Amino acid sequence: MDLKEYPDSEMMMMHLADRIAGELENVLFHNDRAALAVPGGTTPGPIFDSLCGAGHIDWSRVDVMLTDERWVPETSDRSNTKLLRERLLVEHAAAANYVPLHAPADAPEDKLDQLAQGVEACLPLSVCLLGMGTDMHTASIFPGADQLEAALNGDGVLYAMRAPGAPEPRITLSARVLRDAMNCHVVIIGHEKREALERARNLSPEEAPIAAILPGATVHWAES
Ligand SMILES: O=C1O[C@H](COP(=O)(O)O)[C@@H](O)[C@H](O)[C@H]1O
Repeated sequence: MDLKEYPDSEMMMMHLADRIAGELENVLFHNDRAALAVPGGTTPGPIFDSLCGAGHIDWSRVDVMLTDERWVPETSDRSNTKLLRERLLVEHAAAANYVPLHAPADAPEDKLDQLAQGVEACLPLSVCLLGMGTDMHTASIFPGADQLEAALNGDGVLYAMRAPGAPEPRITLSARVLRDAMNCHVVIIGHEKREALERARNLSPEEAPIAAILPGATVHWAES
């Protein structure tokens, strides 16, 4: 694991947006298309605000998807898709191809195959940005989840997930897809998450799902 520490989160967010933009540009220099996966939740908004204005990227050749989604309507404040649409898929990045991880249906299982086909067509990910919860989940791969074993070790690209720590059903990219990304970053803020990260380094992926990703990832941390 590569760990980068920053004086504050503002600096970290700007650095990460620049780094992701550079990695996308590099992939687009050598390939027709690039694929970017990003988390939802409370952390990545400022990265999106900066990245969406990167006019030097040919966004029309970029596929953008979430790492995971909560199975709620897109109008819900808990919808990661809502966050993505409002803060990343705007300005220059509005030209990107959005690859959905949600569609109107009662349960994620109803749309799993259809959504997985869209994801599969974009793999491998060129850049994967991940968040982490204090319970050491990443994407929506939660400790104690019903599909934990499959999401960690299965061949699939997408799994439906229910977990004690998650108030609604989820859908998540698998550990295989996250690990296969050409560039993988984890962004965390604060002491609680830093302590969780240190604990995860000595735990199994079943106990701490983030541990499945850490060996190939760069972790970016700021205290506040
Ligand atoms: O529920 C989720 O949680 C994680 C961490 O979120 P944060 O609010 O603590 O930053 C996030 O990475 C994931 O995409 C999201 O669905």
